[in-house]
Amino acid sequence: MAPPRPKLRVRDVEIGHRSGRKGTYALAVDGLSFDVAPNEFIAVVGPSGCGKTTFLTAVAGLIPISGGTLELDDHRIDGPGRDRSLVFQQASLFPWRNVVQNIEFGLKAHGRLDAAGRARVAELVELVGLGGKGDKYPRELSGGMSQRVNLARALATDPELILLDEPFAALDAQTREVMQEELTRIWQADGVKAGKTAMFITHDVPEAVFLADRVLVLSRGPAHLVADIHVDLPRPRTPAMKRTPEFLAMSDRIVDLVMAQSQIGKQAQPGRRVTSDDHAGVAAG
Ligand SMILES: Nc1ncnc2c1ncn2[C@@H]1O[C@H](COP(=O)(O)OP(=O)(O)OP(=O)(O)O)[C@@H](O)[C@H]1O
Repeated sequence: MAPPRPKLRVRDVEIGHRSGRKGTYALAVDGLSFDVAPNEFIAVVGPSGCGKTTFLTAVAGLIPISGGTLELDDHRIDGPGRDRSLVFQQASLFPWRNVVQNIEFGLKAHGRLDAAGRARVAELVELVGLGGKGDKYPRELSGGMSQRVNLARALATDPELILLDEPFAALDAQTREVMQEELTRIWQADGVKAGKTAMFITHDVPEAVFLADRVLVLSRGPAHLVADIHVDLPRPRTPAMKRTPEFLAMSDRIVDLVMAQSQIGKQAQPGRRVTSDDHAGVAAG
């Protein structure tokens, strides 16, 4: 049987930035290749400054790629689109809109705030655990609550691909743990059911393992793929799994890979390249 058509196809992608007064061009991503299957939850980790956000921003269509192929559902990504939603570290809610109005915003902007749209928003308010708080304003919400609104807003427009850039990084450790569990619950209740696909950037390796179906490890910048690790933990994921030997071994292994990439800078060695087919290269377990 033919493999399913990838949701996202990334082939030899190259992305650069110009900076400084002379507009010096430097590559942030160079030769990045992998596929994401429909319905997969992918986590992306790598050394600080390796190019993770640059790549996510290009998938969002906010910056162009300078080489390779970036396709969503077989269509070249050449700008932002309704088929993608972004969730950033800061919730960036409209302070003058309440919870419901913030979640409605995307639907309203797309002219889709009809009875079905309102019902969907009401469903999401409950799903993200904000039942009874729909009329609260952002100033009345904690950081965790604000990120719940942000997640609901990203889900409301039913995008094909949800892009999350360290959405829990600004939260305290305890709230972060709660939000990781909440995201798996929300994902299982909503994202998986609706066949959505997610790409989640994080510095926190246990967070990546807990949430994802696959963890991609990027090299130090300019980023390419060094490992593509299948997370063979059953769903639903539970906090108790974080204490299992399998979970700890996989987290340690990924931390070692990221650390090795961080060290490479100091030793001036290139990272080993793998292709998206090299799943077995660093298989789980
Ligand atoms: N707008 C920009 N203009 C110029 N250079 C940029 C720009 N954005 C990022 N860079 C550079 O591109 C490289 C990759 O940055 P990027 O933010 O994508 O990395 P990252 O892996 O997300 O970092 P971190 O892990 O610290 O969040 C860095 O060298 C950074 O300085």
